[in-house]
Amino acid sequence: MKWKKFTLKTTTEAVDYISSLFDEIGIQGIEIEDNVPLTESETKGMFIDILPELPPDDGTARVSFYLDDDDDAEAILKEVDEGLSELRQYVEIGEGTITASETEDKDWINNWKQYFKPFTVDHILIKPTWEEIPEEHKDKLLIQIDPGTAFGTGKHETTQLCIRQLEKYVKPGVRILDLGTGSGILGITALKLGAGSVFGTDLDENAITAVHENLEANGIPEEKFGVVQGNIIDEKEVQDAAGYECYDIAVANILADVIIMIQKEVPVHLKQGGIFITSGIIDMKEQAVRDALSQNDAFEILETTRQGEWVSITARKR
Ligand SMILES: C[S@@+](CC[C@H](N)C(=O)[O-])C[C@H]1O[C@@H](n2cnc3c(N)ncnc32)[C@H](O)[C@@H]1O
Repeated sequence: MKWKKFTLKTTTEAVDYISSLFDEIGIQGIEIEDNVPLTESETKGMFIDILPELPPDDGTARVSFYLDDDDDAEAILKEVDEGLSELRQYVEIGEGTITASETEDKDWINNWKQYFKPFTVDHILIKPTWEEIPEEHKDKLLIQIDPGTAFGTGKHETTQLCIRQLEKYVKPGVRILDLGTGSGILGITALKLGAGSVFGTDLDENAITAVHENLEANGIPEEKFGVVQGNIIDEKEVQDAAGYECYDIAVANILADVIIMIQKEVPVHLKQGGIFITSGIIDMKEQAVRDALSQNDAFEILETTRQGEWVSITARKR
């Protein structure tokens, strides 16, 4: 299958904002190229033998996305254009030009794999299923992931923010609701941290296959992690399948606008005192999420954590 590749020339400063914008538009699978040198801790955490030689960082970046023949490229590009005009008011987006080229399916379905290497989040080692465990990390809590075409390698800041909150709140045997489960990485991490069971939902059908494959890769029995495709915000079937007032922790790493909607539904599924971990929130939308959670009598906000431009807010059901 032929894919059209669209490449936006922008600044490194704007990359997270653009990735959030593309998410909102429904563009999946973006590719980011820049010349920002890795930090010392990134270099230590990546376990790669040879670091690529990069030209000097000039502050520019390229963000690419792919559309196939079924996508309405004209309508999507119009939405991108409008989104970029709005973003310009908050952040320096640089040139903002988009160029189009054709590519083959295999380019983007598999190319990312060469950049996905084992890495650590605190005492947790996350590694692609196809890589060896680095000798020096054999003592770490191992999570093996192949996201396939679903979201969730663990590299994204928002996933790591959620993982750190799970480390804090998961106690032996707790029940977890994993909203926007993607590859299942958060639910699987919770199980490895001692949770008793997970129920996951996602709009993306690829998430169902990815979760099953990743459970197998991690030696976790399927009955520990139920997963359904659907939207808990407004589908009674999904709400019933999840069950009511039965979760100790709900985690939703989606998007600020979705968190604002989903937080109205989450309390009916949480036990009293249950914890709601949210992320996927770009900093310029933090206040809107905070306002929504504050206006919801069911919740009290416990803490806010940050990584780069991304935010996680954790609340408790009163
Ligand atoms: C940023 S990814 C997170 C994946 C994984 N949980 C992680 O932390 O890496 C967000 C996921 O939420 C899904 N999603 C978006 N809106 C949703 C909704 N209303 N209900 C369930 N899933 C949703 C997307 O399909 C995507 O898989």
